Amino acid sequence: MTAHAVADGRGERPDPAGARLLVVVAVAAEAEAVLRGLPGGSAALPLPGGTLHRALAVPVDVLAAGVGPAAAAAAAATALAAHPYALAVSAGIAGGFAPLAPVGATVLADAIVAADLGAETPEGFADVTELGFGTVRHTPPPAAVALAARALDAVTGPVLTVSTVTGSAERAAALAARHPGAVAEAMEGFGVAEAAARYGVPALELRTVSNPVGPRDRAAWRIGEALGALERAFAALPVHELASAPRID
Ligand SMILES: O=C(O)c1cccc(C(=O)CC[C@H]2O[C@@H](n3cnc4c(=O)[nH]cnc43)[C@H](O)[C@@H]2O)c1
Repeated sequence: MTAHAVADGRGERPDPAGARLLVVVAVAAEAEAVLRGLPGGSAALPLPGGTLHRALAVPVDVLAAGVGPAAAAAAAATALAAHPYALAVSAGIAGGFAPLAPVGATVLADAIVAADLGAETPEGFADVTELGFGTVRHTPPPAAVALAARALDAVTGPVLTVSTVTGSAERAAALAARHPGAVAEAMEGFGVAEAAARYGVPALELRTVSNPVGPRDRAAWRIGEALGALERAFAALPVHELASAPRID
């Protein structure tokens, strides 16, 4: 199959340039949950260092990138270099900030924030923008967030990208104080958004909550529940509208 074509059982038909969603997850179990939520099966397309799963009935490609912002950015960039996309979506399970996002909740980022990219100073944490570098925030298209949040009955708010999973009440409180309204933390969103920005592609982050952000308690994880919610979220996501009207603000 050529890079920009879709098999539909009658041979190949052109894939309108850019009119697809790139969904970047961390691990295979998340990719499988997303694909279970989409109709029509998928075809595997090789990418450098990975495999893109192209849904056959809807305009969605799914890529398992690995854990963390660097893996997410690198993998997203390989897909964005190889295929045209209308929208990139960082998706998967996450920690939820209580009481806004309990276990099982679906959250959509209205800001994708690198929460631990910076330096410790005598006055406390300073993010890289305060040090004079780069950015720590990407803003998803508000109309796309609103459209998806309505369809999914999702909680919206900042979703934090961290390289170290929060494991204490103190750290959870510090993050919540620094990022008022934060609904979740995960480890890939900022990486996907950084890669997408370089290709002029807007980004969303869609997460389902597997655990509370706070003291480490593996017994409290509800990964199966969060993967089920992820599957239902992709079954309900208005992918055609999001793919064909990406700049709907
Ligand atoms: O060992 C632990 O205590 C621990 C706690 C939370 C998450 C992990 C992971 O290794 C999962 C990383 C994976 O899942 C996403 N995720 C899920 N929950 C969280 C969280 O509370 N904070 C950050 N990331 C989370 C993340 O996006 C990764 O893909 C281990």
